[in-house]
Order: sequence, then C-alpha cells, then structure tokens
Amino acid sequence: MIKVGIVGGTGYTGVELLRLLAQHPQAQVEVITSRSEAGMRVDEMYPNLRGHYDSLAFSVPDAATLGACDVVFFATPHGVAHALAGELLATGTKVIDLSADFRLQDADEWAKWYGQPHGAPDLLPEAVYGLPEVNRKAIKQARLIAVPGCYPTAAQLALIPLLEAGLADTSQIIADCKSGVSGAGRGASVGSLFSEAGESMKAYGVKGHRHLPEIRQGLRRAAGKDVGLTFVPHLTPMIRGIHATLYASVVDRSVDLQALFEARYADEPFVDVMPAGSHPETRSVRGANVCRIAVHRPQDGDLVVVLSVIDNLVKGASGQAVQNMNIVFGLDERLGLSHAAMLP
Ligand SMILES: NC(=O)C1=CN([C@@H]2O[C@H](COP(=O)(O)OP(=O)(O)OC[C@H]3O[C@@H](n4cnc5c(N)ncnc54)[C@H](OP(=O)(O)O)[C@@H]3O)[C@@H](O)[C@H]2O)C=CC1
Ligand SMILES: CC(=O)N[C@@H](CCC(=O)OP(=O)(O)O)C(=O)O
Repeated sequence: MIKVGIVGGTGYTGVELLRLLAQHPQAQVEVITSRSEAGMRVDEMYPNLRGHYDSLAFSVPDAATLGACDVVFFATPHGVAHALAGELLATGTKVIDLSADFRLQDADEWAKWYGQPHGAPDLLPEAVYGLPEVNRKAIKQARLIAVPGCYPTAAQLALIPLLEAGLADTSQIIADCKSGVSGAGRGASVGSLFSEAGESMKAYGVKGHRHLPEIRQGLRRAAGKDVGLTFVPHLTPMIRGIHATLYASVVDRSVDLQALFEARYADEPFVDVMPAGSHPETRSVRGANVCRIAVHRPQDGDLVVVLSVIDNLVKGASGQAVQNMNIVFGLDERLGLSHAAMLP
C-alpha cells in the first residue's frame, strides 16, 4: 500500500483526491491537513465519504508526519508547496503538486504571473510537468511533479497532435475556453455566488491570465518553436467542467486530421478522440478522468476547430494527480480511475 498524505484537504481538489483514492486498491490516505478544521473527521465534514474513511481526521500540516508518507499531494493555494516540498523530498517522499508552483520552468516568469517571488527556484530543474500524454517517461523517474492546470490540460491535449506533426500555423492560435465555477476553488468570493454566476456568462482575464504562459510553454515544447496564442477564459453557470474550443489554420489541407488525432492518442487510456463530426459535452466527462476531443474542418478550408472537454476537478486536477502517482509507483495507470462519467 502506498502511504498518502494530502496538504489542503478541505478544498475541492483535496476532497476530490479523497473520493478517487477511496476506490484505489493500492493507496491509503494516512495524513490529511487543514489548519482551520484540524481535529475534525473527514466524514463529518464530507458525508459523501462516510464509510470510506472511518477514522481519518484533519491535522495541521507537519513536515515530520507528512515525511513518513510515500507521496504527498499539495492541493493548496500557490506558494504553499514552495515552502514544504524541499523538506519532504529530502526525506524520500515524492511530491505531487496540484498548484502552479512548479509548472513554469522559469522562476522569473512565475514571479511575474503569480505576483510574488518564486519560493523554491532550486527545485525547478527537477520538477516534471505531469501531463502523462507527453511526459510519461520523465514522470516515471520523477520525485517532484507539477500537475498541469485545468485550462492548460484541455487546451494542450487538443493542440498537441497538430503541433507535433507541424501541421498548424503557429503564428496565431486561439484558445476559447469555458469553466465551471468549481475552478475558482471553495473559498468564498462574490463572483462564485449562485446569484452572481448563475444564469450568466462572462469572459475574464482577456488581457492576460496566468494559464497563458503555461499553455504557451507546453505548445512550444510540442511545436519546437514559439507559438502565438490568444487565450480567453470564461466563467459559465455550471459546477464542474471545462469546454475548450481551439482555432488554428492548417498548413497542409491534404492531411486526414481525424486519422492523425486517432493515431496520436491510440494508446492513451484517458484521451478519447470522438468520431468525426462529434460535439463533446462537459457532462460526458463529469467525475471521470478523461479528455474527450473532436476535430472539425468547417467548409474543408484551412481552419481547424478542435473541441476538448474535461472535468476540471478530475482530468484537470485530482484525477490527473492520481494518474501521475500510478505512473511514479509503477502501477497500472488506470488504477482507481476507470469509472465512467456521471450522466446527467
Ligand atoms: N479548482 C480547480 O478546478 C482546480 C484547482 N487547482 C489548484 O489546486 C489547488 C487547490 O485548489 P482548490 O482545491 O480549488 O483550493 P481551495 O482554495 O478550495 O483549498 C485550499 C486548501 O488548502 C489549504 N491551505 C490554504 N492555505 C494553506 C497554507 N498556507 N498551508 C497549508 N494549507 C493551506 C486549505 O485549508 P486550511 O486553510 O484549513 O489549511 C484548503 O484545504 C490550487 O492551487 C488550485 O489553483 C488545479 C486545477 C483545478
Ligand atoms: C473559474 C476559475 O476561476 N478558474 C481558475 C483556474 C482554475 C484553477 O484552479 O487553476 P489552476 O489549475 O492553475 O490551479 C482561474 O481562472 O484562475
């Protein structure tokens, strides 16, 4: 059994980790932290977990207790993993960080987008970007994994086949993305109120969102050169889900894009290339660790439109984190993650 610790157990990604790990045959959650709820049993706070974690209670984060675990997940705001990761790695504990602390390779760029100095630049060279579909080999050897952001997961999986094949005009790609409100976390804020976000939809971060450099970094890796990207996120009145629509121009109209995408993801357990002409719905991935993709060529012109949906809390965060854990510990990548989505 893999001994698991979770820092930040009361947020949405923390409780989603608990839900997924409850069904995992080879992992046992030993430590779960919350400073504000220390002492409370997890199944008192989250009744959906009753019967799964009979005696597990929140505790304050403590490096010694966490260091006794085989792996520690950080489901915390940005900056927290910077402070604790080094100490845990030194005790031999693997670290899987769901925040953005180790996603950008460049500490100065991180500081610019996150508004504070990078707290652990010495660890950046060994941090591995945890997108298994492009980095599986490196993940297997990693001690420190940066789980990709939710928008970046949906956008990169949609564009990588085109970029790796050198088929997209890299001067101008558009990522038009929509998220449910759980993407904003569990912390109270006016924008997440039902009466603010319900029956309404709005774009935000058009001038520059912190996921822009992360998506650009991934696209650059796939294309082997810089990519001109416009990224516009939107808040939509649903709880879970990301819907990303990607627009690019193809440089060779003769290529069968459906066949290209199917071949690229043929061996990927968590990417589903849907039949030509499909329109994937966010509800088709709700609760599941899957990204469903459909490729369109309107009027058979140069334009390619790729549609990509994920559950922000699963393939966009906690499910992808468990997928990374499975790879790091040499397990079947699908363990604990093979359930179907909830419909409706
Ligand atoms: N929501 C989403 O869809 C996604 C979120 N993420 C990322 O995952 C991380 C967690 O997100 P989410 O679950 O929404 O977050 P929340 O903000 O809802 O929860 C944060 C958790 O972290 C704990 N925490 C806060 N500050 C500290 C601290 N200084 N030290 C230790 N623990 C702390 C909180 O507990 P307490 O204060 O009681 O200790 C709480 O349990 C974030 O970095 C987020 O950006 C990634 C992908 C998708
Ligand atoms: C709707 C909403 O507010 N979404 C969040 C992104 C989701 C998220 O948590 O981002 P990370 O994956 O980088 O942690 C935002 O725009 O900042």
